[in-house]
Amino acid sequence: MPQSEATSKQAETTRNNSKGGLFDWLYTDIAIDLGTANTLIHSRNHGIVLNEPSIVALNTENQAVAIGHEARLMHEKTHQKIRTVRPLRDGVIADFEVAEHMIRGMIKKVKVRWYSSTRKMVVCVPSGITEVEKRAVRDSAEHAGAKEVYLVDEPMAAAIGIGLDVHEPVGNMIVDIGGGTTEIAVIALSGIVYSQSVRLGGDELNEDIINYFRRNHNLLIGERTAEQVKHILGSATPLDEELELSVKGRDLVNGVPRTRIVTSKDIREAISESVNTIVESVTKSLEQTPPELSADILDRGIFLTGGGALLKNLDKLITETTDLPVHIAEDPLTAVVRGTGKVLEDLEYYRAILT
Ligand SMILES: Nc1ncnc2c1ncn2[C@@H]1O[C@H](COP(=O)(O)OP(=O)(O)OP(=O)(O)O)[C@@H](O)[C@H]1O
Repeated sequence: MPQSEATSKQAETTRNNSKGGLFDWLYTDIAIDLGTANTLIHSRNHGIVLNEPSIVALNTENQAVAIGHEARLMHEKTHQKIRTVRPLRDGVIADFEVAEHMIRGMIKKVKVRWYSSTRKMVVCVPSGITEVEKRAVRDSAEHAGAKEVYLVDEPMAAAIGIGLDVHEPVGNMIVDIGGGTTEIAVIALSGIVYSQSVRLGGDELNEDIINYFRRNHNLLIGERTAEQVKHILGSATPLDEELELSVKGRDLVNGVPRTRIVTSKDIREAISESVNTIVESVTKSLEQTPPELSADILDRGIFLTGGGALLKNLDKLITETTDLPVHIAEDPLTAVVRGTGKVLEDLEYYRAILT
């Protein structure tokens, strides 16, 4: 057998060994996209097994009474004995204790057998976070029961998730727009050549919408309503057919419930400053990209992932501004966890990209 073939066979064996073992049934190996807005879990050999909002409802003794979807239903509707908390802010853990409750609770939901324990956990983190913030993620994962914790940069996970070969000597630009952060990265040869993490994402657009109603309609609306308005009316450039929606909230003058009609044009104006900041960050990143990689990006275009990629016409606005083709990933909300899951399934193959 030629030596190169023998080496590749050996590599394949190592990879297969890292994929499974005799006592695997005792363990649940998982990959987590611990996001500001949503947490997703991929379980080894089972794919995505959980996709829930990153929210926890706590009682007065700080015990978790609901996690994820159930807690989201309670959000902004609680009484004195229950409070809802979003433990992540701007892509990083802001409330360590609650984050731990959340991770534990979510792992419990996806456990196949009551006696199985978590062995390996791959967690993705924003590329711009500090060592202290990374430590917090690692500690939370360990306290939640993981024996081995591996971290992956979010844009790298997104690139793997959408099927790009991150090992090849070709530049790819990923723009991952989440709830709390926008991650822009140029990836080549298993590494991040350039990255920028802007602490601005979909949550900021919701804030813009809440402020718009307060200022222009004297109407107080909640986070969930703002999110709904963004999904239905939000856009980055004019729509072929502009839309309108009646929105319910509380009148700030006399305190009674009221309905107001708003259009997609109103909402576009309300979120334009934040949307432009995201687009400016993309152009700034292009300016910082080494020329040979710029040439690759010109050929291949920019890849958009994360829930923010679903904002209507955002791809169009980025194309108009940069003159580059822009591709929205298939199912952008799951791209990061799909990539993190691929890393978990083949840790040897992806060892070079672990942070
Ligand atoms: N159709 C849509 N239009 C506009 N925004 C959307 C749409 N669907 C989801 N979003 C936004 O996507 C964001 C959530 O995306 P995602 O789940 O990728 O973020 P995350 O991973 O939780 O956040 P981060 O990466 O910042 O930690 C939310 O702000 C949500 O409002």
